[in-house]
Amino acid sequence: MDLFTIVTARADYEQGALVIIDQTQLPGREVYLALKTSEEIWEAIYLLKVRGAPAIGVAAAYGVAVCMQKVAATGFDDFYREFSRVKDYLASSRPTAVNLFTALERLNRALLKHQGVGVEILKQVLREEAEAIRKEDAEACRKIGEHGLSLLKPGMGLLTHCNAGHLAVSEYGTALAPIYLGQEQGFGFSVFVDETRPLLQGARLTAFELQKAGVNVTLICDNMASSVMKQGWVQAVLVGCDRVAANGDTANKIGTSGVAVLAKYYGIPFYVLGPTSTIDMDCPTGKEIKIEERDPAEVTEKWYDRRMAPEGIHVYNPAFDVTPAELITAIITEKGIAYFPFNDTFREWKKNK
Ligand SMILES: CSC[C@H]1O[C@H](OP(=O)(O)O)[C@H](O)[C@@H]1O
Repeated sequence: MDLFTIVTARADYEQGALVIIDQTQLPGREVYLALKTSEEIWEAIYLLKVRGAPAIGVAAAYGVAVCMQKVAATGFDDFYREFSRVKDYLASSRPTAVNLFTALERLNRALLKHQGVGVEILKQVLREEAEAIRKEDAEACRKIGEHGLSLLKPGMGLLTHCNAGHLAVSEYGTALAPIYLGQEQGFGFSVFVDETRPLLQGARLTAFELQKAGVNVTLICDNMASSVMKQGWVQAVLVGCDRVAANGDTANKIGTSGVAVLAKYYGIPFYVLGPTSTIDMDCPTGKEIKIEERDPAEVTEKWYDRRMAPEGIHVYNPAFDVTPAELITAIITEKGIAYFPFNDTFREWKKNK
């Protein structure tokens, strides 16, 4: 199957389901799931069956629209009551990626603008707004690829952490978008991929994506990034983002801030790529970003047929960390490239939404 024919999330209103590829089965099995209840959708987001900030937002928007098609409401008030219940429930699945909340809020605002219409129109409003969210994300990712590629040169060695590719968005990717565009234009990048413990999004998903796309890819353990940089094999680091604070502090997969420190030490540009929808102007700095903590079993026994740590060992398993703005060379979005200090550019971008 061609990489770009994989669909991360879509709404199938005929069968009343949010359809996703189950990313926990990749790379071995390409399995699609039809999720018909808000509980199934919540669990799919929490277990990272669908994941990546923009993909979570698109999946949640489609999920709410699908669930609300089945509601036998008599008027706006009880339709909106059920909508609010489903929206708030899905919002409780994961706390860090801002796109989950901005997508759900867009649906909320769309409904509130249509209080005087019938229930069938309200259902259509949700379908249309969810589709608009997906379409805007796909368009943003291509532009991110173009802006990102303008900073790269043919033959460069690149390093990336986690998965911010086609599987993390609706189409194409963010951090991987310039790599795909470069592949189309013969840039001949060589890409080092951090496996990204504990859930191995790099090994399982980014390596899978880049190999399928015919990119020269090398998988490394997270603790090898310094050695690879020291040998001069990396000329730029590209990573995604889950929430960017107003000052540019960026929450991304755990381990990202360590890569940024290494990049600074070795004098390698460190680029964050993502849609402006991931910039949260209500979050002044990284200190205000809520970092998801996950099940310790992901650290002690997720990938093994036996425990790799003593019973009862205390485990700290944050899913994200925050890279301080001063370690970031540039933040690349569909609206262009921002350099430190980021605040004014962000205000401009978010003003002309
Ligand atoms: C394009 S956003 C990708 C972003 O999301 C990942 O987190 P998770 O796999 O837990 O959803 C990771 O932080 C990626 O950089």
